[in-house]
Amino acid sequence: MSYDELYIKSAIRSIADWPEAGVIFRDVTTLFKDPKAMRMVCDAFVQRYMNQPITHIASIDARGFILGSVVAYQLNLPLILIRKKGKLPGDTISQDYSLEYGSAAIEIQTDALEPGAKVLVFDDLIATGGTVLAAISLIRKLGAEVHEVAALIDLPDLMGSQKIQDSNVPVYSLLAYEGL
Ligand SMILES: O=P(O)(O)OC[C@H]1O[C@H](OP(=O)(O)OP(=O)(O)O)[C@H](O)[C@@H]1O
Ligand SMILES: Nc1ncnc2[nH]cnc12
Repeated sequence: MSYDELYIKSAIRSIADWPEAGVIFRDVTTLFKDPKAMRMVCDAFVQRYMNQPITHIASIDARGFILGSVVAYQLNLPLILIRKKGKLPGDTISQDYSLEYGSAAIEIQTDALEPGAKVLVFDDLIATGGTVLAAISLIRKLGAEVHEVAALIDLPDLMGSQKIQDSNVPVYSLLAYEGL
């Protein structure tokens, strides 16, 4: 099934100089408020992944949770949460990273995945790729394999999707914004 790229883009608001000067923030809250756009996006991902050998969906805190959970539900797959530091109870491993506007650390529970799991990583947006690369590192440390990274938006000029592909992980995004 195809999706209407222009319609989806029209549902995403762009805000200049937020959260800091020079960043054009791609605000998906307006997409989440638009059921037609949200359905188009989720259906496109479900269509792509319905017959692929994926065992788990790993979604990234916080915007990645929203799309990842819908797709996991539709595909009847287990949902794994990769969270900002200090939010997950029990045994965790942690990875520091930097992103387009700062630095942070994310964590995964050590019992979230078994060796051999084939994981689809889900986030809303790839900019520098720092966040997704940190998630890939955590998943690999647990002995699992990253099947692909899925994102609604890619900002290719920031080279994140290229860096992810250079680490031998395919990337699939529905939209790209040229420039920042
Ligand atoms: O490719 P990068 O340069 O790493 O940037 C992309 C990340 O930045 C945003 O998350 P943010 O940390 O702002 O968190 P949020 O989802 O909680 O808003 C976005 O949701 C991605 O996870
Ligand atoms: N330009 C941007 N818009 C929204 N989320 C982002 N995360 C990193 N860069 C971003």
